Amino acid sequence: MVEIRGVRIGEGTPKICVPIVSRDFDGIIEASRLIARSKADLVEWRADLFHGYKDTEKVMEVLGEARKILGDKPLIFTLRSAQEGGGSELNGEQAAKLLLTASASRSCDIVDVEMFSYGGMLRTTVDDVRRNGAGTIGSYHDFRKTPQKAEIISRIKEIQASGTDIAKIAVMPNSRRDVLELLDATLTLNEEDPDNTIICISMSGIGTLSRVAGEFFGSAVTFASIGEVSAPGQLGIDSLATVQDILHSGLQIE
Ligand SMILES: O=C1C[C@@](O)(C(=O)O)C[C@@H](O)[C@@H]1O
Repeated sequence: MVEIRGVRIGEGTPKICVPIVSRDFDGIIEASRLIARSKADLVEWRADLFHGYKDTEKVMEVLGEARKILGDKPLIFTLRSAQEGGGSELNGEQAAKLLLTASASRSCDIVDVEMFSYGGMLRTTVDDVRRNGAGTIGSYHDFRKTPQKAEIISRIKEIQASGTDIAKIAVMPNSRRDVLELLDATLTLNEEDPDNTIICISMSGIGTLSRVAGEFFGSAVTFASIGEVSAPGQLGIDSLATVQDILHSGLQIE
């Protein structure tokens, strides 16, 4: 369990995180206002989708404004690389610098660190981000396929070994069995250690099950949209919350 601004991630129903995916300043402000009023537990700013992501000063200005609007909702700063399905074409050194600047700004609570891109070079930033006072999500994405269960487990363990607060994996299923593979890996990790704060996502339509049933298998956060999605398969926040609530009440049945 990881607690940020009173939100207990890894306890009870999975927390709902809504990403801000707008390209420009006005869109980001508008999205922040909508999310601030929503039932989102967490917010992710996908800075890589902002057209000014290469300009650190602009990025910090936007981050500061979003922070003010979001009040007490925990804010995740994400710079998703093109290699892992995002919009950032910065090199590893530039990406590390931006993550550190964001973490030092005190405007975000958590920084998403891609653990395997740029030859794993961002791993060395995890401690520096922590020293700057922010939490870390170590992440890995595969937009083409779902690795075998053993590989999913070893990737999550490798991320955890780097000392991140939360480990996340999002992969693409090419069959319904791939969805089961991801859920099976999630459950095994949860059984090994129920205190494992992990996020495991199977993307696209057939992966939707993984986005609503985290409480059954041990995934702590689920991503939902208000308007535009940031990855295939995300449900609207209201539908997601309704299904999660139904499944949660099912779990209470003796
Ligand atoms: O890593 C993730 C998970 C995600 O890719 C998803 O599938 O919901 C959405 C991204 O915005 C986020 O950074």
